[in-house]
Amino acid sequence: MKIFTAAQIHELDNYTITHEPIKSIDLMERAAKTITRAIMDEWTDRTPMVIFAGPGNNGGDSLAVARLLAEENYKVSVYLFNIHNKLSDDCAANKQRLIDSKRVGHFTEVTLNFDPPELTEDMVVIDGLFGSGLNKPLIGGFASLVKYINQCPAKVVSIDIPSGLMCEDNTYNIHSNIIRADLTLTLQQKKLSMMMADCQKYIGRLRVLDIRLSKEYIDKTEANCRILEEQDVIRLLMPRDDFAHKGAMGNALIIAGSYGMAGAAVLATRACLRSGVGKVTVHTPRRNYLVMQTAVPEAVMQMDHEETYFSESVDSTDFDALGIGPGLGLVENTAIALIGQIRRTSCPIVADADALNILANHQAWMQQLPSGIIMTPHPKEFDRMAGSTSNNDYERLIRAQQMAEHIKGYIILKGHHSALCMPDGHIVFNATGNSGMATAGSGDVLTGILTALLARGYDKGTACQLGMYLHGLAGDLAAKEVGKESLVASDIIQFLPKAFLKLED
Ligand SMILES: NC(=O)C1=CN([C@@H]2O[C@H](COP(=O)(O)OP(=O)(O)OC[C@H]3O[C@@H](n4cnc5c(N)ncnc54)[C@H](OP(=O)(O)O)[C@@H]3O)[C@@H](O)[C@H]2O)[C@H](O)CC1
Ligand SMILES: [K+]
Repeated sequence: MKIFTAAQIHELDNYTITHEPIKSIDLMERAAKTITRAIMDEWTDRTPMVIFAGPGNNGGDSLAVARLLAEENYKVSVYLFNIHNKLSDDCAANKQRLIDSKRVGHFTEVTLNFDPPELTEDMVVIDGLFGSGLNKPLIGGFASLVKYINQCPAKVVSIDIPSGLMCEDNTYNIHSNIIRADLTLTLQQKKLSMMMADCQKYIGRLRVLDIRLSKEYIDKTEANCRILEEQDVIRLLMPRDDFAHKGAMGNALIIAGSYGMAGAAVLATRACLRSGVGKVTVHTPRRNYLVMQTAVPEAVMQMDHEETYFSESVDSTDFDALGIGPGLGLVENTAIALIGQIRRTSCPIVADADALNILANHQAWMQQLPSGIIMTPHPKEFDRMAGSTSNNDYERLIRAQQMAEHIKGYIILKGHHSALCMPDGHIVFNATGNSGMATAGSGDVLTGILTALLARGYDKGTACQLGMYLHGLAGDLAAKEVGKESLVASDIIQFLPKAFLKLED
């Protein structure tokens, strides 16, 4: 699913009107019918509905919804805010239709003072104040109204987007003046702010409603951001050759683990083995020998000269991909070995965890990374790499996008919806995964998966998309079995076969 900007959404709206063709008031009616059905799916006509409508088309949508609900015998009260005596054409038309229908129990047009109605637990508030046309933070009377709605015990449904929330950048927004919805019914496509973890508190549960906007426009219009869906991922899968032998299925090298962190190496290596690769070699400090040999008998052991840490770069010419970083530790010898390793490696590299922390500690090295490197930071690791803390998730995402362009690499910013920032500036959000995966070792598993896919011969962009999707999917399948609370990183590995099977089916 493409994510369009507010400006593109506006264009899509106009394109649909001229090319379908459909009158804009009829398009609004179509949207309103879809929204009304979604509301009726959730609440019966015994639930009183209180509608707050703004002066634009978001308000127009909500006035039409009010009329349609009233026609379905819902008890409806409507407050239309027209403080500048200026309604959009379709909002004005829907105001008239609502009055003419005579079905709505209570209708107030607020032009000056507003005495708010009591909002009780049994009611549903429909927030149609502002949608994608919001162009500045809410202040004054609208801010007071938002605060009033936010503190009321009624359930809140936002049409298209919670009023006060911007579609993209909320850095300079006033966060107390944004509706906190229980349910958001967004039209046609998710907006970028809906992908940000720190905006989830405004959005509540999210449903995307298809209002049949122009497919032609959607298909032909380039979007900078998109959400990875199952059908995209299925298209990316390479079939396995029936005559495959291990030599042709990729040779992966994992450099991971320090004394006390052998587990990270175990997880990355086991995940790598479970992701279709022919052969995995793990390079790890001597003292990990027994642990590794016992935990992952399928892997080839390559022992470092040192007992407890990675000390010297190794020849990687025979390998098809390198995964480096999980549990590596931060001692200075390891840092020097890491940079040597990155320099002498010509196959694709996945750098994670301590590899990223080391790079963050040596900012000059950040400028010398080979193009095409894949880095998989969580937000804190990314902030360290970027050299400063981001104020919010949007700002962090834009920095990651800029960094990926600058270093010509791939950055998977891990989180609620992991975001893959590509060297060409595009961003791909992952839709799989769950909060149970916020657990130690989960990242090591992703490193293993990515290394395997790269060794198998997937190009970097494909490996990143497929890898993050599979990782999240395995986590979702595991959560169904063991629950989010009890999920551990090994469960993700255990469910990787089922994740592959689900995509292959
Ligand atoms: N393409 C679709 O998906 C469809 C969307 N529909 C609905 O339309 C809205 C977008 O409608 P639009 O009229 O463009 O915008 P809004 O209703 O969100 O708001 C515009 C009015 O709000 C004023 N405004 C903006 N910011 C503020 C603010 N901070 N404080 C007060 N007033 C504000 C703005 O006034 P200006 O003077 O600044 O222009 C406008 O009066 C979308 O969200 C959907 O709900 C269609 O119905 C179907 C297709
Ligand atoms: K809204």
